[in-house]
Amino acid sequence: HVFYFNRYECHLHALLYFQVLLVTWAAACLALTTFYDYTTRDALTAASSSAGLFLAGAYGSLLVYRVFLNPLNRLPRPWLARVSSFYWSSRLGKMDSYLQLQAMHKQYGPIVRIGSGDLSVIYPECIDLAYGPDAKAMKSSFYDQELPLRSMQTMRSKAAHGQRRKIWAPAFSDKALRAYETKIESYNDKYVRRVTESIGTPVNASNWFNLYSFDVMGSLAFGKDYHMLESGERPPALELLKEGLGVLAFYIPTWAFRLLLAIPGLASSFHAFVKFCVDELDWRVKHAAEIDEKGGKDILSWLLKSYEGVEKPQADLMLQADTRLIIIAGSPDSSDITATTLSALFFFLAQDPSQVQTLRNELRPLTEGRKWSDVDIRQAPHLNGAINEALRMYPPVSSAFPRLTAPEGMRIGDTWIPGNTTIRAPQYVMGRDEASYEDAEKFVPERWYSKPHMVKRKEAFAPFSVGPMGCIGKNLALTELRTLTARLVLEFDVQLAPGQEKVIRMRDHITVDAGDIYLVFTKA
Ligand code: HEM
Repeated sequence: HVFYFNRYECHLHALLYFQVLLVTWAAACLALTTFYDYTTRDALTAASSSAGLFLAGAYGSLLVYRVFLNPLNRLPRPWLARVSSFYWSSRLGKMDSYLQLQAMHKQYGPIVRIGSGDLSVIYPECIDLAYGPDAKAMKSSFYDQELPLRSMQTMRSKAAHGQRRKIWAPAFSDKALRAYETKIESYNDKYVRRVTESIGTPVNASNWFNLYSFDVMGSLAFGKDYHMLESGERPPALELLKEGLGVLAFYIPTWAFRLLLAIPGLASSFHAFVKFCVDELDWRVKHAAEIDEKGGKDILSWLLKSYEGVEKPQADLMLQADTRLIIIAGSPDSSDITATTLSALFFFLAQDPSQVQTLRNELRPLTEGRKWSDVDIRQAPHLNGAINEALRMYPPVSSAFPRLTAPEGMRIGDTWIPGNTTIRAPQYVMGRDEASYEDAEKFVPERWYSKPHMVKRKEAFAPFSVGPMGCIGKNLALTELRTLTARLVLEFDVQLAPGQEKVIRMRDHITVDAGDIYLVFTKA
């Protein structure tokens, strides 16, 4: 433990360690019976007690280190958090990591230890120190969960990530976004049609936002229409994945997660999803000529440019993983990322008709009597303020992606954080912290333009993360959010359906889903 496990990252080899132990134990039994005349029973007892003593030694050393010697012990924490990171997982039975973090910060202060080597930090300066352009911290072992599958987002090396990001960048340039907007508009039309069909009756608006965001992403990623908004159904692989993703809600250590993935049958839904993405990529590559002929570039057409001359780009593991990343980033299966924000925003608007009226008054002069697009409403302050409020109060990445402090450690405020510590800056807790926002529990879009005193620490707001590994799809997501919101508030009034709770109970599985939100739309 002292010379190996406590020094190196070992999370990739848990299965191997287990196998080596098992093989050594079996070999010892065999050797004792073959060469030393042990009876089978005595050999089993001797080998098992040696293995037991070895494990007791290794785990005993680990326990002594964690309970008495770990420099993190001086930081505020529940006692059990110093013993194991499973302590944190054990609190997450309700898939509410964001609420558990909030409760712990309330009890222990702005820095709290949530596992043997894990901290949660809500000081606003942590955003720049851990995620910003000059951050020395790197992505933690969390990003190795799916190895050997590695997408741009899970690349831990800054240099390798930077290179891959250069390949992605043109797909999110202004020029590319303008082309995508035509496709987004057609799905905005479909959403408005669905609302029109059910005017005056309660609808599961969050489910529709999910279907909408996947339809958009399918079209932008593969140039393919999944017709989910029309059919109301997701492809079976996505349904399966939704079930399989439950395990992410427990934030179990990477070594344990990888062990679970290795158990045949347990990760079948994950593998079905991987296959779905590979099949879709294969389809996309085979239909490239046809899609190009129809015009209107999609995200993959940009990524595929760097594979020109490669015979079977779909066989590249990294392209397969990147394809999955696009689907996950915009789809209803795991993340509901854009959909969560739309759901939260309309949940707030439905409780306050004056908000809808303010938005309408702002948007009418910008849109009336002409064919408008995102560029016409991009600067609308109340619209942007309302979207920011939805992102602040129900951030789609609520508990934050973890980072590992550099070996030399990091100072946050007055607190010294040792090297190789995993830290996270949870947006949900930070978004509701009175130290950063006045009336933090209130939905006040004006705080982002006419009442700046209500944002005390602007740097606390980072729903898309920041720096070179921050969200590359931010502008695309904002285009979707602004244009669909504008279409809906210009045409409809909205209120909560009878019986709809006045709180969103998000389920947090790294990204969150907002659950069902029933709304009633009426003609404006
Ligand atoms: C409201 C909507 C969205 C939010 C709040 C959001 C948030 C985030 C966050 C916090 C990260 C950083 C992840 C990390 O540190 O590991 C991220 C990365 C990323 N997002 Fe988004 N995202 C949104 C929408 C989208 C959309 C629509 C796309 C389109 C494909 C997208 C594509 C990506 C990609 C590719 C990355 C990885 C970037 C990299 O590793 O360089 N996101 N997003």
